[in-house]
This record gives sequence, C-alpha cells and structure tokens, in this order.
Amino acid sequence: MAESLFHTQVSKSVQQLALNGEVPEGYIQKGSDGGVKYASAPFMEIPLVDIGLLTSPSASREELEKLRSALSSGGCFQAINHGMTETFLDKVREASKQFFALPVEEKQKYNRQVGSIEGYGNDMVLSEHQILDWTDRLYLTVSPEEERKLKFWPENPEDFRRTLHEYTSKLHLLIEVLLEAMARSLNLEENCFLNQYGEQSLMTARFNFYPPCPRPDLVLGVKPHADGSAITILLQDKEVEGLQFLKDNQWGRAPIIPQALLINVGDQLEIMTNGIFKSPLHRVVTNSERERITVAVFGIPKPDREIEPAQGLVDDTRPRLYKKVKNYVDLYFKYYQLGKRPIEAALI
Ligand SMILES: O=C(O)CCC(=O)C(=O)O
Ligand SMILES: [Fe+2]
Repeated sequence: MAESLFHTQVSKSVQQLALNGEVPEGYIQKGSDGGVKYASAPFMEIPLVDIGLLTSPSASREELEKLRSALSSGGCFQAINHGMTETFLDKVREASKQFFALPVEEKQKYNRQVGSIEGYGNDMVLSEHQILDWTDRLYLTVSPEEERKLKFWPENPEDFRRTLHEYTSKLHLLIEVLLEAMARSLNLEENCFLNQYGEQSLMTARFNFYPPCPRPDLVLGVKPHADGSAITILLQDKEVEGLQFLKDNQWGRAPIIPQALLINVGDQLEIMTNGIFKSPLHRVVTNSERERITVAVFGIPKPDREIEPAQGLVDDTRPRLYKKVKNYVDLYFKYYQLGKRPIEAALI
C-alpha cells in the first residue's frame, strides 16, 4: 500500500495511523499518568463572561469582577455575546473540517518544512524523549498581514482563506477589548497591557485535528502544557469533548458551549499581571469513537518587545515575580525541550 512509502512513524500523519488502527510506541504515555482513564475526569465549571457587558460603561463593574475572578483562579472563561454569530463560528468549523477531510496528497501541498513551525504536519519533534501528541495540525501566522505565508494557506475549501481572514480580524478586535477590560478589572489604566502588547502584535492560528484513537487510555491528543501566548482563543468542536484544565491539582473537563469562545490566559499575560492571572495547564484526551477538530488562535506580543509585570501590580505585599522578557516564544520552545515549564525561565 501507499503507506509503505512513508518509512518512519513520525512522517505518517496521525490520520493515516488511525486509518490503519496503529498506535506506535512513540505515542504511548509512560509517566505516572500512563494507564489512567483520562476521560473520566469530572466536569469543570468555567465561568461565562458577557463581552457586551464588559464594554458598556454602566453595566460593566460586575462583569469585570467576574472576569478578574475567573482569570485569577482557573485562568479561563467562556466568552459569550462576543459579536460573532453561531452560524459564522460554524463556518469556521466547517472550513477546518473540509480541509482535514481532503485527500492526504492534497494536504501535503501545505506540508511544514524542516526547521519551521508553519504549515501542515503532526506533532513537532523537539526532543528525542518526547511522547508524541495524537494530532495533525495546520499552523499559520495570520497577523501582521505582511507576515502571512500564503503558500501554507489552503485554497481548498474555496472559502478557507476568506473565512480565516474574517475570523481573525474579528478576534483581533476582541483581543483589544479583552486586554482593556483585563486592565480595568485590576484597576489599572486601560492601555496598560495593550501598550506592552504592541500594535504590531502577532496572531497565529492552529487548526487541531484529533482522529479517533484505538488506545485513549494510553494516548493524549495534546500533552499537559500552558500556552506561550498572552491570550488564547479556542473554538471548540461542537460535539466532541476532549479538553481538560488542571485546577487545584485536579483535571476537569471543559464543557462545550457551541456559541462560546473559550479564552485562556497564556504565560505572557501571567508575566504582565505579575502572576495575578494564571496561565492554566491543560491537555487534550483522545477517544476511540469520533474525530475532534478545534481552532486555537494565539495572541502574542510583538516578539521584539520587552514584557514585564505592570508597575501597578507590584508592591510590598506583592513583590515582583517575573523578570523582563523578550521573544518569549523562543524561550518557550527551548524550555519545553528540556521538559520544564517555560514560565520558570522568567521567574526572578
Ligand atoms: O484542542 C484543544 O482543545 C486545545 C488545543 C491547545 O491546547 C493548543 O492548541 O494549545
Ligand atoms: Fe494550549
């Protein structure tokens, strides 16, 4: 069969492995968690935040408090009333689904190249000890626009590019609204985080495809990690669960709310808030029945900007926790390779 042309495990997409019912050794969790029934975690309560209320001056105090409380405990919330209809979100879901449903040869036109993270591929191998994630991905830079590498942007389905452009333009505005609201929720000047974040901030999109896995008891869709972004906006699969967050040392399942966007703090916002907002550890479990597709968009400060804890969040009772850092995403991958939590590199 054609598969024999692909010699090593890693050059096969997870989609192909799933079709063959294969689970290579490299995907099996061997740590203390190995053998755990990942999916049996309890549901987690994730607060809902109404974005419309955050921006209305009269009604906002209560909603700002909800936002502050969510981000300083679990580090995530479900955004509703964010200005995009469920029909539009479904369009984004559908474009992603159609892309992953294309024949292998068609998707391979967008293959990631060695030494780069952009394009279509499976888990990036950063270290020889790495246990692989049961997922195929398409990773794209969407903003600033002049940094888009269109050769990796699918032309099939026909409206993929237009839909991604429209979706991320809307998210760009949403991120601004959120950064302002976050600053206000902490009684800081409204532009406090936006100024650090920069106008030429980076936005990347990761389309995650998780095929059914024959051994969900031993294999994860994504290993536990915290995001290297400032803010992550996740469009969940409408029907299939898989995401879990760690809170109070317990894994909890993130519920699906079809019209909501799941927003979580990334390491860079934890740094800017001097640890008040928490960048949560999360992971994705697999299941043997149904595929799952999600779209994660990462809002990242301009890489050459120095970011640091806001002045107003450092005082005698709350000493400064983090150093000034620049180009955090590079540092992130370096630490990840060493099997450490990247944000530790920024600790004073
Ligand atoms: O697919 C998901 O539910 C989460 C993906 C994720 O954590 C990521 O892409 O960083
Ligand atoms: Fe993540």
